[in-house]
Amino acid sequence: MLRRSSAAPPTAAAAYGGHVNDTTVAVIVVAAGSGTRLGHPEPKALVPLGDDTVLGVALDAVLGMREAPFVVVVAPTDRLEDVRARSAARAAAASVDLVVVAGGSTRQESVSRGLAELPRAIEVVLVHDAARPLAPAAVFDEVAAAVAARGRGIVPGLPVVDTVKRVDGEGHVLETVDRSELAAMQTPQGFPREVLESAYQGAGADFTDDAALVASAGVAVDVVPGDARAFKITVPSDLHRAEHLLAERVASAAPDPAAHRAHPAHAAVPRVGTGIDVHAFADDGDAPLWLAGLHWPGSARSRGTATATRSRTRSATRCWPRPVSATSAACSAPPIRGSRARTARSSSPRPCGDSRLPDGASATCRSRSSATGPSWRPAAPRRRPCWPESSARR
Ligand SMILES: Nc1ccn([C@@H]2O[C@H](COP(=O)(O)OP(=O)(O)OP(=O)(O)O)[C@@H](O)[C@H]2O)c(=O)n1
Ligand SMILES: C[C@](O)(CO)[C@H](O)COP(=O)(O)O
Repeated sequence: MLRRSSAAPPTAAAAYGGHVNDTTVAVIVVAAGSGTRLGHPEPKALVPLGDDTVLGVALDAVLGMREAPFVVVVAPTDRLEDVRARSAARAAAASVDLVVVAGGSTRQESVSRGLAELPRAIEVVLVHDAARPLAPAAVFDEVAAAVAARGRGIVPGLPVVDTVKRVDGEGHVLETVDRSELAAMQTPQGFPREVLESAYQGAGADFTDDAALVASAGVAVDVVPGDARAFKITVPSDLHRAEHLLAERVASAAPDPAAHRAHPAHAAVPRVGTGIDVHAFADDGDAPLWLAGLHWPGSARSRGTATATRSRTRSATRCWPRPVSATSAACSAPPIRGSRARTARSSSPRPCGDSRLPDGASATCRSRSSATGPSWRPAAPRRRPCWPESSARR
């Protein structure tokens, strides 16, 4: 990685109260587009995504880079203060210098405005679409490292998987294109700073990506493997896909008790617990005993019908969450050792919906045993899963 050797001069960053970190890498996040094809009332970057916005999720990846970069967010002109307010705390928490500037009427113009904000010390510039919020931080790291190592433009790309045809304005197929030489371009696209700046200064046309603009200046650009998650949110189905992937990512992330309290719907954490269901014995000693859905030969029936006992056991047995580990748990059947001696132990069960479960979640034990299953040996309690209701509903 290229490193800066002297202190950075004052730049626009200072205008936002920031300080320039000892970094030579900048990421320009272009977020000033309106998202016409998405058709949402908000500009695309400010459209909600998960508990955040499209831009917020994109920034999380940038702020997750191995080396903290200098960040320029290019925002819709009429939402500058909003974007500044949303980004400031996030950047401060990551100890990253971040500035927000107004975009232009084309993507190219927006990138150009972002370039104007770079501190002198920056040597490698990555340009990223906010509209690709799920591009992993690792892609940013790889692109930045490749630019520094090769000293040329680096673009992440994916092979084209469909057959591609050239079609005329009337819908007539003209030819099938050899896709072995085609790749779909993503962002972040990275360049040595002087290459990108001089290409932008000399740009004679409008290009859809920075690689095309740089190539038009006669500078070579290399492709590195892209990432399917770096797809661009363009139309509504892309947004649904992003929502789905983000929810999966949140659900599979390492459990964080604080996060689970904040987002109980995502708290798919099995719990360990012990359930106790206490019944008095019936007076008619000849009736068979069914308890916990199991037949107890030689024991007298408990008060209430067998069905009632089974259904209570299945649907209402409370369990004690005993979180031996945050990720695995089961609810064991009650060790009613004294039941055969007709002494039912009493206890004060603590329901699962206590402070150790996510807010709003309570738990029930669901028996996987059948009512006609083998007699249960009290000495070897069966283990049954115990699910927080919020996750069982998902
Ligand atoms: N004047 C513009 C146009 C686009 N972009 C940004 O460039 C990226 C790629 O653009 P695209 O997905 O095409 O976004 P929009 O122009 O917003 O979409 P549309 O063409 O559907 O209006 C987006 O992150 C977008 O915010 C920008 O900063 N300034
Ligand atoms: C830069 C880009 O994301 C690369 O694929 C793309 O060219 C910009 O989006 P557009 O929708 O093609 O304008």
